[in-house]
Amino acid sequence: MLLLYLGGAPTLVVNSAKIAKEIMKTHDIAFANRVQTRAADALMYGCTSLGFAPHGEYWIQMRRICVLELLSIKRVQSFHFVREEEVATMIEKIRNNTSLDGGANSVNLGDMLVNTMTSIISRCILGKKYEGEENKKRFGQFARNGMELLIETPNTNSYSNILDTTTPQDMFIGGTDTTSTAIEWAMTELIKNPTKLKKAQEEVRRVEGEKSKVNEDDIDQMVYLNWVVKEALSLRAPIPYLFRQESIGNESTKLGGYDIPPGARVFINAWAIHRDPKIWDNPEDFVPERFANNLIDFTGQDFNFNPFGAGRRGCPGFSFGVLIVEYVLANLLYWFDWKYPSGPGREEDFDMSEVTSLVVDKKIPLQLVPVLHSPSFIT
Ligand code: HEM
Repeated sequence: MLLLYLGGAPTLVVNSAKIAKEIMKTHDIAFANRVQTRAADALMYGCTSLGFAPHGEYWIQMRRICVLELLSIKRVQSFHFVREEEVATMIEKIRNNTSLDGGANSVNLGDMLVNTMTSIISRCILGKKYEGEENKKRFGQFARNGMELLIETPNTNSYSNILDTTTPQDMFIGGTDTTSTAIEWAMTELIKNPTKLKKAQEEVRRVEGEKSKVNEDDIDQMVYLNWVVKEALSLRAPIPYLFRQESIGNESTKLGGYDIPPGARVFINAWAIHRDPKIWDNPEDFVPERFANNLIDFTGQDFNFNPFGAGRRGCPGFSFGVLIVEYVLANLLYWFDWKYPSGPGREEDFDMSEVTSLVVDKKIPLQLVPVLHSPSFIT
């Protein structure tokens, strides 16, 4: 734990799971505010959005409505036809790039995922589909730009473009970039680790047999795939820093035995916690099997694993997010084998550079060649 003064603002950087637990569980209410930057103020209409509103009655009501109307397990399940249709469209587009003799063009999986997530999230959250590649691209780009701007030093003019062209709504931003990035990183790690890729693929194909489509209800049986998703969200957490702010009052809060000044900004460094060698063996390696013998899930009860945060400010869309990520991955693994455009070993294929943003995207979009798995899979 490190207390810095950035300008006059006390800023706490937390690298420890124990202190993260104190913040998100023991003192959850005291740290239930978001850091209110001018960027968030400009992009989120005076921080009136769910993700940036200060903790209080307004935020409680808004969160209740979002959870009940959009993100409850029942609601998420009711959108299954949207996921099925949009993922089928994506698979069809990829399939059009393949031929049975293995000849194929490479596909920009990064862009395809952003487009697919844009369609799914906009249909579920906004109730409307944005037709046409240009519109989808514009919306996907909007989500990514929004994430980049949210962590920038403010210059209000730079937001005018984004605000002029469309209306921010953080449910859309929150759902689009996080899910597409999570899938892209998971695929990247699998391609880099062919034995893990094979294991995941064998499982999906065994569970599905020779069905004409991947059935969402079968995902529960894909245990290894679930570990893959956990490992990808741990090693490549789309939101690696959780931003909180302590309530501004007279009282300081004690963390780890230290007095934290009122109003301190808090950055919980999930990236560091997920790579802490005191918690995880070989933390830099992609090892889905590490989730085999523990009960860690996505609900934010284990503070060693924070991809969705925890407590009252934890991600309300986690079950929606996990379902989309698992379902899209299962489809990509079921229908195709994947290879690099010019065989293994090109330096840029292994480029793991990240974009500095609230959501850490892959800098060079994942470009792969799909090979249709088997003629018997053609419907
Ligand atoms: C893989 C997918 C996703 C990841 C990794 C993710 C991650 C996160 C994280 C780390 C937070 C901050 C939590 C905290 O401060 O404790 C968050 C907040 C949030 N997420 Fe997600 N998220 C994902 C998907 C979604 C989806 C699908 C939606 C909605 C459709 C969504 C909506 C939100 C909202 C509205 C907040 C702000 C909640 C608040 O401040 O009360 N997220 N997410």
